[in-house]
Amino acid sequence: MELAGLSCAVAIAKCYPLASLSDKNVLVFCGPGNNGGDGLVCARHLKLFGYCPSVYYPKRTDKPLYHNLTTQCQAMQIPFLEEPPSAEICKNYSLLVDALFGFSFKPPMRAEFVSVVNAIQESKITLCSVDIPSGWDVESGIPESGGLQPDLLISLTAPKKCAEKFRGRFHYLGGRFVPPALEEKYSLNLPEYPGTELCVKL
Ligand SMILES: NC(=O)C1=CN([C@@H]2O[C@H](COP(=O)(O)OP(=O)(O)OC[C@H]3O[C@@H](n4cnc5c(N)ncnc54)[C@H](OP(=O)(O)O)[C@@H]3O)[C@@H](O)[C@H]2O)[C@@H](O)CC1
Repeated sequence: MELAGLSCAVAIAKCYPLASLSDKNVLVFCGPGNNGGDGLVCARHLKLFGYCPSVYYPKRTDKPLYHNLTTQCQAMQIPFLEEPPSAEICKNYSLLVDALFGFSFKPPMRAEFVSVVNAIQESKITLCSVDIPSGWDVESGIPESGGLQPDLLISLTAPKKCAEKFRGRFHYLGGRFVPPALEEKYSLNLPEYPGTELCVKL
């Protein structure tokens, strides 16, 4: 999770350098599973890179790992939003990071998250999605009713089938931790990471 979240922060910093943004404010939406955990790690590293992240983490997971990730963000003085951000509130940020759901999401989206995703969509603020745009099916991709359309997708470990439907500007692969034997076993055919890079542009 640490390397996955860090690679997301690195990809974001490559695509949206601080100097290119009107302000440093980034809002990270974190879901209840590991995708949300990646978001918490990403927020912490964005802060270390000089961005001003805030986190919206409405459904917190009661496990030590997630408590620790939350505590680490709080220790970095990253604010946590208490109320669901409306589209208007989202407009106070230069970038939104969608770490709500990843490959274990099963459509359709439950009611408690529908307004959150709608606010992201309505705000039209540049969106970065971690592993899978939230609401997309891991295999078939974007729902027929429409869905989030990130500008940056950071696939983790390996791009999932749904990434074929990605139409944004930047697609990165992160999560440089696959043992070569596993890569071979599943014919993952991953691209070469140059030097010590944590993510690679696809
Ligand atoms: N090799 C790896 O494993 C790696 C994994 N990595 C990361 O982990 C991510 C996968 O994490 P994950 O498996 O924890 O699940 P995730 O997608 O975060 O969501 C689960 C949560 O969503 C909920 N939920 C489901 N459907 C829902 C709905 N319709 N509406 C509302 N809620 C719904 C579900 O609730 P439940 O059904 O359990 O009640 C549960 O709480 C992966 O994409 C990548 O980011 C990387 O770090 C690299 C290595």
